[in-house]
Amino acid sequence: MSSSVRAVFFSPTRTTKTITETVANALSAPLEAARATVDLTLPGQRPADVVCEADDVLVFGFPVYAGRVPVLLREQFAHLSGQDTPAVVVGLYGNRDFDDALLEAADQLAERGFTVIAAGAFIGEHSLTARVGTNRPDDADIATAREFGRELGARLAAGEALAAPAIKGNRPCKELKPGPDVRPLTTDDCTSCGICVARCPLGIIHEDDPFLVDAGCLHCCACVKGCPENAKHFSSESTDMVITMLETKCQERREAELFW
Ligand SMILES: Cc1cc2nc3c(=O)[nH]c(=O)nc-3n(C[C@H](O)[C@H](O)[C@H](O)COP(=O)(O)O)c2cc1C
Repeated sequence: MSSSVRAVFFSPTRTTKTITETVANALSAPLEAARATVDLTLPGQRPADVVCEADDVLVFGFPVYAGRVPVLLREQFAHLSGQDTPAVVVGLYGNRDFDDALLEAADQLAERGFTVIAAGAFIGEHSLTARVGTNRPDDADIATAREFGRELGARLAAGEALAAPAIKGNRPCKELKPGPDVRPLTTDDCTSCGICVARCPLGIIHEDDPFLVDAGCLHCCACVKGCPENAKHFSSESTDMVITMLETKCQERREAELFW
């Protein structure tokens, strides 16, 4: 029996949270294991270290950014450690592609002492445009995630030796060039309610003046989607180009891909 199934995730607009917790909950049932959650999204909530024991199971969830693990999260791998702890990788992507992200996360977890037993690429509404992957994950995605977790839990409970999955992706991962310094813009509809300040994973929106945003923005859209007045948005040559590409080329519904 596992002592604990631990969902550890980064999820600015919460689609990753939904799927990661669904997988972890379903996985814990056949194991009759306790459930624990570590949400790495907000700076004030990130624990110094997440130490997993051999009889834990880690479900690690992240959004795919530019076909990779988000830069901010890559730094977090150093704070994770396992002892041959079984791990499941869960990547959420916005109906374009997940490219090398799942494999990258699996390799990083292996380096930190985890034995990756499975990986799943799921679809979430694209953070940059609600016209792509609209309202996903939906009921069908949740059912797939639940079945994925339940089956993994059943295999672990039966003591099956789980072979290393052949996860799609390239080694080395596709190279990322640093993008332009684009920050969210704020309209006069802003009431300075502070929601965007509280939701920013980098803590770069000024509390005393939410129009001011420091450098380093991930474009995660937690501020855009969380604003009750729709006062935050992105508008730049680069983001407009990406949004047009997504809305014209990424409309066809993609389905979850599971590797196990
Ligand atoms: C900066 C950035 C880059 C992204 N890159 C990709 C990508 O390469 N492929 C894709 O399909 N979706 C991409 N997305 C969409 C997210 O992966 C997707 O919206 C995800 O569901 C967000 O997870 P969250 O709700 O947990 O924040 C990107 C989103 C952002 C903000």
